[in-house]
Parts: sequence; C-alpha cells; structure tokens
Amino acid sequence: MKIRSVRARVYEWKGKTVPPQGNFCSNAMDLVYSNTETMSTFRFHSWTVVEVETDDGIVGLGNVALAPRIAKAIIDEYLAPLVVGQDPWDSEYLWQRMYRATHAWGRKGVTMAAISGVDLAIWDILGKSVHKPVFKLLGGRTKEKIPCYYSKLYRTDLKAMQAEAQKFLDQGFHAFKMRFGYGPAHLQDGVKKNLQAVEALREVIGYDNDLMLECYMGWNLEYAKRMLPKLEKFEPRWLEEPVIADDIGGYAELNDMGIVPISGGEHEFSLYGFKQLLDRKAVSVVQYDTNRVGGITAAHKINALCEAYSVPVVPHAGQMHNYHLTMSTLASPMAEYFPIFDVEVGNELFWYIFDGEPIAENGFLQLRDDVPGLGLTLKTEYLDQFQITG
Ligand SMILES: O=C(O)[C@H](O)[C@H](O)[C@@H](O)CO
Ligand SMILES: [Mg+2]
Repeated sequence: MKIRSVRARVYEWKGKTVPPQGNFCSNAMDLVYSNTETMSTFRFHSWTVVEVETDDGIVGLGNVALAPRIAKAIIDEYLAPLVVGQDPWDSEYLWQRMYRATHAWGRKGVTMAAISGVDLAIWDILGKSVHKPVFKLLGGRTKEKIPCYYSKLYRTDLKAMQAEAQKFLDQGFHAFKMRFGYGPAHLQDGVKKNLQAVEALREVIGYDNDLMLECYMGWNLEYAKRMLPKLEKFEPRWLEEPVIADDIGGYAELNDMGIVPISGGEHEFSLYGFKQLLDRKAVSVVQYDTNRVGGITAAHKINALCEAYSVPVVPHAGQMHNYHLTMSTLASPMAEYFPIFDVEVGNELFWYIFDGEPIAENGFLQLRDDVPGLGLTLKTEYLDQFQITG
C-alpha cells in the first residue's frame, strides 16, 4: 500500500456563534493591555481537515485546530511531498521525515499541529486497512468505558453557570471543569469574583464530584502563588495552565507547593517537550492534545513516558483522536468532554464537522471494537454553514 495523495481543506465556520461574554475565560492576553476582547485570539472558528488517500482507495481523516490556514500551507508545501509515494505502515519513518525536515523552524506550534494532522490520517488508514479501531493498534481496550469530565462552565453570570452545572450533574457527570474569568489585571475584585465562582460551583456539585479549574495561561506566578492557598479549601483536582507554556519554572514552583495539583500540556509539543515537563516535575497531570502534540505517533510515546513517571494523562479536548489514546493506556484515567453547544470558543466545532464522536452517557464515553480507524466521517449536515477552501 502506498500514499497516493494528501489533501488539506480549511473549514471556516460562517454559521451562528455565541458572542463573546465578558471575562468568561482568563487567558494569556489578559496580561497585555488591549482595547480588544482578549479571548479573540483563542477562538477556533475554523479547522483544517486532512484527507490522506492510498493507492487502494482508503482515505484517512486527520484534523488540525491551531492556525488552520497556516497548517494547510505547511501540509501542502512541506509535509505532503514527504509522505506521498510512501507506505503508511512506515508511520514512525514518515513521522521522523516530517519532524526532521521541518526541524529548523518547526518543532513546536503550528508545524507540529500540521504534522499531527497528517499523522492522525495515517493512523486512521492503518486501522481501516486491518478493520480495527486505532486504539487496538496502540494496546487495545484498557477500560470497559472511558470516564469523562464535563468541560465548559465559562464564567459568566454565576446563576447561569450553576444552572448549567446542575443540568449536567443531573445527566450523570461526576467531574466538572470551570474557567476563571479574572487574573492579575483585575486586582482584588477579580480575586473575589474568582473565588465566588468556585464557591458557587461547589454549592451545586458538592464535594463528591471532581472540580477542575482552568486559567488558560491567564495568570502569572505571583498571582497564582497568592491564589493557591485561597483555592485549597475547594479541593480542586487540578489547576490548569496557571502561567504561559514557556514558564516551566513557574509551573514547577507552583506544582512543588503541593497545595493544588498543577496540570498543563495543551500548548506543549513533542516527546521532548513532555520529557522536560516531567523531568522538572512541572505538572501533576499531563494534557497534550493529540492533534497538536505530534499526532498519535507522539502521543503514544508520551503515554509511555507518563506511565514511567506515574503522571496521569488527561488529554486536552473531548475529541476522538484523544479518546483512542486514553482507551489504550492505564496512564490515562479519563477524558475531557466538550458538550454539543452553539459555536462559542470553537471547541464545539468538532461536532459540526465530524460524525462518529461518542456522546457521553452518565459521565462515560464508549469506543466500539467494530468501528475501524479513528471512527470519524465528514458530516454533511452543516456544510452550507462552512466556507471550505483547498
Ligand atoms: O482545557 C481546555 O478545554 C482548553 O483550555 C479550552 O479549550 C479553552 O478554550 C479554554 O476554555
Ligand atoms: Mg485547558
């Protein structure tokens, strides 16, 4: 079998979106004076779909969410020529070709996301060619079903956030992630509002359910050191991305305080990036995203590394490419789950592009043994609400 073609298309959402709600999620831009809405650069309203076709007609599906148009250009210009004509079963060889050929300017960020998109499609081909789901190629079923945590609760009106939490508590979720809306720039009033939001959520879910807290890189080390002792009483399972991804020393100092487990990784890339995080004891929970980190080839290696370090893996994003990694290793206890909502940040967009995603039931997800590859097909229902290029 040989790879005959690689096609990258950018799906740009033109449908209904939820307008930005003030302070719904702290983020890295909060620390930079700006008169524009800070979360704007962290919206995923377009997505690159990668289709790799073999000479016997198998089409593998991959996807890229980071900087989709740039990712497409990198795939078209650099990555496709490296894999066309090659045997998809040589997945490690193909990954090294893509990684090393772009090493001078790649390694992290959008290049690694582009490599991930091609790698996902290659693994989809492998599964389809032997009529097995990808997780069966990675070690198989380590769980009867995958526990997942409900991830949204954008910090807006507290009553609305509590009602949202109650609705999904009633649907059987046992773990919830909320976003802080405030950081250092919002002074003491922001500290108070952050703590009020956590208190409001604990009022609904109680202490028999897991609570995770997301900063999305919107704090800094000094602010996080002040906040951690105030958060301890709420017993969070983790505090996520308190500082920017490059501040590994900050992560390590916060994690070393041992007050709340620090999590991160959705903005880290490659096996080497995670070796550095683990060697520095920078995180207590690893959260790579398989469509960013280097695809299944890289994520599978990082799973093994995390197993050796006894650091759990809870991949970023509730999306199928991550579920196969969680299913195939004891190192990953659960998955994130983005529910189906109107498009807001863009985490929801996956539901509008792909069919095949499992719907959570009672806080669990199931992957089927009889669905080959990643288990995704392209949805046709919303095509008229996308502008597709490529
Ligand atoms: O962990 C997450 O789910 C991400 O950080 C979110 O995708 C981001 O949109 C912040 O809510
Ligand atoms: Mg996050």
